[in-house]
Amino acid sequence: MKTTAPTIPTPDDAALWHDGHLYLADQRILPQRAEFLVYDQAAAVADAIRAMVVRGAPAIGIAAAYGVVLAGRAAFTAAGAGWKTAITADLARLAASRPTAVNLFWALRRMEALIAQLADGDPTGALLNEALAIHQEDRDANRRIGELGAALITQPTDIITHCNAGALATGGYGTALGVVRSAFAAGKIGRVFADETRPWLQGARLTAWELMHDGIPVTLQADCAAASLMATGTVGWVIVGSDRIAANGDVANKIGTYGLAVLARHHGIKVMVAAPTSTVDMSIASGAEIPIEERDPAELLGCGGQQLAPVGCVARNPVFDVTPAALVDAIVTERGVVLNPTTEKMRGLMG
Ligand SMILES: CSC[C@@H](O)[C@@H](O)C(=O)COP(=O)(O)O
Repeated sequence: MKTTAPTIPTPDDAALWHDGHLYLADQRILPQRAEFLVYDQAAAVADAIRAMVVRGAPAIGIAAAYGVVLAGRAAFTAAGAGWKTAITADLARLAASRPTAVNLFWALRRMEALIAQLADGDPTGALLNEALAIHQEDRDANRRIGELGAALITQPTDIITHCNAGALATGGYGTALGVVRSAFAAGKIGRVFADETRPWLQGARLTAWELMHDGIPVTLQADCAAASLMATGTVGWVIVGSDRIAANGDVANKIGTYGLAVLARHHGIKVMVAAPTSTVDMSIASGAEIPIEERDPAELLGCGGQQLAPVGCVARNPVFDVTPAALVDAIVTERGVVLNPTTEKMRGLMG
């Protein structure tokens, strides 16, 4: 459903709760148009996550948490004291929306833990308080990640980022772009090179928009231009977010991150992964266990609704890859920094 939004979305408004409804900035049409879509049903929120109206691991989790609020309200309206049974189909729909970002399942588990504690009365208020807390905690985590990540950058440098790990992808401020924002404020960033991030173009459309909004110098480049830029020697760090970090420090992130990390190692450039601890999945030993989403090949075969490849061309469209921990110099979370990650160090971080 499309509606008049409470305000025009800014980068910090990927998701917001207003007047009993969930508003999502439609990331499929940014930056050409900044519009909210409004949601009052959990099934529609699940569809929005799948269709990438909202995307980015923490933002997906936050949207799902608000989706549970909508589900609880509808279940209580329909079934009264039987709402805990009535809500289960919506919980399953939300969980099935996208497979890779563990923040989705983390947020749903947190909402389900609350549901288990609630009595039979109207759950809407309690569920909303929990969703708002998840949202606010993510904003706070990103500020801390920004400070800790910026402190790792010892001298002014250019950086490369991939995909969009900014305010739009989170509760606000961003993870990788949170580090960029904090480091830029401290005078440590010369220029941000944003990979366009084929095929969905998160870098071209979203990262460029966010950084230009903040007045941070950004240059867009084709994904395949990263190697030649690295060879010039001006880039000190690759800074990215993550969708899931395994117990050994292997990192799933947007397709192309692995290649960037290989290139960075060749050129003596450091790789920083900025992510909240809600992205860490200690239940899996390594990145080999991370489910990698494959999306519709149509995303690759054309652009902007126009077919580019020959009709009938076969294409593969895995949208994430796994960077081995050995290629990661630092994982930056709100709880602290893990340098050269190993299982032991990740256990030390997560407790
Ligand atoms: C802070 S967001 C980190 C990741 O979720 C981000 O880098 C990414 O890969 C997003 O993928 P997307 O497919 O756009 O949801």
